[in-house]
Amino acid sequence: MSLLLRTRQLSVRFGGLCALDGVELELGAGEILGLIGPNGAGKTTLLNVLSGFQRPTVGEVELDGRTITRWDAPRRARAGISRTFQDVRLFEEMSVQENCEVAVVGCGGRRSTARTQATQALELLDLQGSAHVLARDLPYGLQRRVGLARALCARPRVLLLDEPAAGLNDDESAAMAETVRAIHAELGCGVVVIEHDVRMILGLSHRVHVLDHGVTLRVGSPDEIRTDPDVVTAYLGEEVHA
Ligand SMILES: Nc1ncnc2c1ncn2[C@@H]1O[C@H](COP(=O)(O)OP(=O)(O)OP(=O)(O)O)[C@@H](O)[C@H]1O
Repeated sequence: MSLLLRTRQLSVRFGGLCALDGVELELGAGEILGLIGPNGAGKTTLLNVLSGFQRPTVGEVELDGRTITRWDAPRRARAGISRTFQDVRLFEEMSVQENCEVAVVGCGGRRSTARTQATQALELLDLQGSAHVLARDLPYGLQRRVGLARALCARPRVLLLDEPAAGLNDDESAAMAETVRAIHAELGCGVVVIEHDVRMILGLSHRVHVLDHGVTLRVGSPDEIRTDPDVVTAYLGEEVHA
């Protein structure tokens, strides 16, 4: 497995609070990496550092072996790192299509390219029928799909997903897992996905990275993670069966 993205001894402090402490995350090319842990473990902070929304206090981020720690978010997006947000953050007064085109233009793409890539992303997520609907008029489940479509428009090499199934019901969560699989198959990108739905994340991921209180508790295959005594104690509560 060739390494696509990695962190070295990453720490983030907010005043006296250590949100991340010496975290070494590795994402292989074409890998789906699950990122799990209890509330406040540092998962979103880590995604923020990877996407350039948060500067680390200490440590480095590397893409293809190149240090990108000081690159801002737009530069990382141009280099192929795309993300979604836990709270979606669409432009509510824009149509679904426009929300997607903005992502490409914002990365320096031409309008014609933006139109083509937005249309393709909407097709991939089965959202063509909603292309001209204003984002604010969509039900919540579809808004989450648009957030994902927007992240795909720039054809990322690294896709960072912050709780894509948050607030979805069981059927919608299962559909979201299928969608992430389909995106991965289509684009072949590396994916880091934060998710509290343990069954979903263990079924979806090739490997799982477990954070607890800002430190790495364990990294392993889904089978190793679901039965690991420390992970069960800190997070799962009980062994999770496939
Ligand atoms: N901008 C900030 N300023 C101060 N403290 C912060 C900031 N962002 C996060 N924190 C704190 O850092 C810790 C890690 O937060 P983070 O949101 O990364 O956890 P998380 O694992 O994503 O949690 P959750 O599962 O609840 O989303 C928490 O104690 C949080 O309150």
